Amino acid sequence: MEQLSFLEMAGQSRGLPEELLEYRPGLFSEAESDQLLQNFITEVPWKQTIQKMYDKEVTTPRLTAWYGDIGTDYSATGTLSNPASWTPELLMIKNKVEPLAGIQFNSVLLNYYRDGNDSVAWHSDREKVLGKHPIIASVSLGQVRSFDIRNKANHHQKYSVRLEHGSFLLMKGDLQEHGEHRIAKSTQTMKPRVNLTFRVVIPH
Ligand SMILES: O=C(O)CCC(=O)C(=O)O
Ligand SMILES: [Fe+2]
Repeated sequence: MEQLSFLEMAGQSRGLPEELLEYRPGLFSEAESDQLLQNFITEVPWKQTIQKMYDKEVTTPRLTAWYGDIGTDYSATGTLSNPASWTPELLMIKNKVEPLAGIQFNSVLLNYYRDGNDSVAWHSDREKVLGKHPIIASVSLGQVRSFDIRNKANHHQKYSVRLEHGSFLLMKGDLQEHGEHRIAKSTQTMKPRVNLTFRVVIPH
């Protein structure tokens, strides 16, 4: 049934499948968003990590950082470790997105796309520690980038959402099970962008 809903929605509508994605521009004002962006760019201890892709080791084409409750960082392969502690800015954003998501988050992954060369490849956020149908709240600051979504089983069923400065996007339902998403590289000049994805990490 759930898989059908993805297929049906994708086939019928050129808009966003509401069961899977909710987009809300202007969650933060322009001034507030500018301030948050500057704060994160300068204050966050950004790292560039090495990822295993098939047999190759590749450097992640963006910078990342984890914050949250004890034991909720699952970026190190196989184990949950301790992320950095919540900052006042992150707690303020967390408090604002939780009522919209209808749940409380215990972790946030920050991504820093420095320019058009930075990206995240097609993937779904389906780690075991996120549970079967994770609810992920995404806040975007800075450069508008195109967030592409496609059906894993049929790559022609594809959507794009422009994630604006200060916007909110909720990913839910079976999106991670049957869909995948990316931020593609761009040959156009791109200013910096910071994205925050709030997650619920369930320790096993
Ligand atoms: O930058 C974005 O908007 C998406 C990031 C993402 O997909 C992720 O962190 O899993
Ligand atoms: Fe993702």
